[in-house]
Amino acid sequence: MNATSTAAAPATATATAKAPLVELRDAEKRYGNIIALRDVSLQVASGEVMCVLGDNGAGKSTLIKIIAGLHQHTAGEYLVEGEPVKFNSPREALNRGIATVYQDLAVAPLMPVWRNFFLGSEQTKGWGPFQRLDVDFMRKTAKQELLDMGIDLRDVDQPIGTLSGGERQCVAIARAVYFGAKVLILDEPTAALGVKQSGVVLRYIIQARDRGLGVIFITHNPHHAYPVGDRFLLLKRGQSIGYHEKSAISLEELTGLMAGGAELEQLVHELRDVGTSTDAVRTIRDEIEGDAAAGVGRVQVTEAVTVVPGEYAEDEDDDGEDAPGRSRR
Ligand SMILES: Nc1ncnc2c1ncn2[C@@H]1O[C@H](COP(=O)(O)OP(=O)(O)OP(=O)(O)O)[C@@H](O)[C@H]1O
Repeated sequence: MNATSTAAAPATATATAKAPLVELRDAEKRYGNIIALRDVSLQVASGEVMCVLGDNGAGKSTLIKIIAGLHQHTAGEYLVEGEPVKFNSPREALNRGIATVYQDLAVAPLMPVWRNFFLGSEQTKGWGPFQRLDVDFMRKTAKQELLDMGIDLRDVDQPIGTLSGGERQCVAIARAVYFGAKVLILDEPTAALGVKQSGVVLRYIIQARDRGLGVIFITHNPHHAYPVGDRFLLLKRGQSIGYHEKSAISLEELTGLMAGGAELEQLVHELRDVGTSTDAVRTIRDEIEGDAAAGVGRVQVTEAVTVVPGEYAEDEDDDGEDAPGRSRR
């Protein structure tokens, strides 16, 4: 597998009859003199998960901001369903069906789940002075939509702050699906979660994909990306260092690229040059490679979560959050 040989060829990656939902061609973003993103290409079609991997400062946020309409690219092309676009605001992107779920979800923690589900898009009934919130409709719809995504909340009146981080992410995903998103951008949805909660979120990514959405999944964890991704774009210092179909790369190779195999070699040489003993160098190398191979958290995408008001889940949770009313089935 040669990372660089595939890096420049995403346009031929998948021959879809229809234009991709979202496509970047050699996109560049400059902030004054700083080039945050250079010659980056990707595409995502309906029913596909495109994973964007990269460490801190790789350009992931910049990429999201361009696609989500927060910033405009300074060179290259951005196409939505084959049409070149330059969005002036996230609202314009949303109007084209591009929804972003940010890591720090904008929720009102003390408000009920159903209220958060409809936040900013509240349904009303009646006319003129008799107009009021259609609470029944919003409650029932939120419950049903969450159920359809596999989140069984007995009580959608519970404050959203009582759900776990993973469940809140899932509510945000279900909400975007309900409001007609065609493309879902997920900004490191598993970054702050433990293994089990990450598994729950990955399951919803698969569900969104199976419903025909195109998903752009931003992560720095190859062990989260690999089980759900159809394609992988690796970013480093604002540039693509690889663009791979799943069939063309193994988890180990993806992990190796993320761990920066070449950089590890460089580090080993540097340590030797400054007189570090061979044993110490070997220990350091083993530790780094061991960490990469172990991953930050291997995930089994099998878990279902039921939320029961008033109950506390046993201490199964590894994300450090107390989540009242949760039990597993
Ligand atoms: N508004 C800005 N002005 C100047 N430079 C910026 C701006 N936004 C980002 N950058 C620079 O662009 C580069 C890419 O940043 P970006 O935030 O996109 O990376 P990232 O992969 O999202 O990193 P992280 O995971 O740490 O958030 C960085 O070097 C950053 O300092």
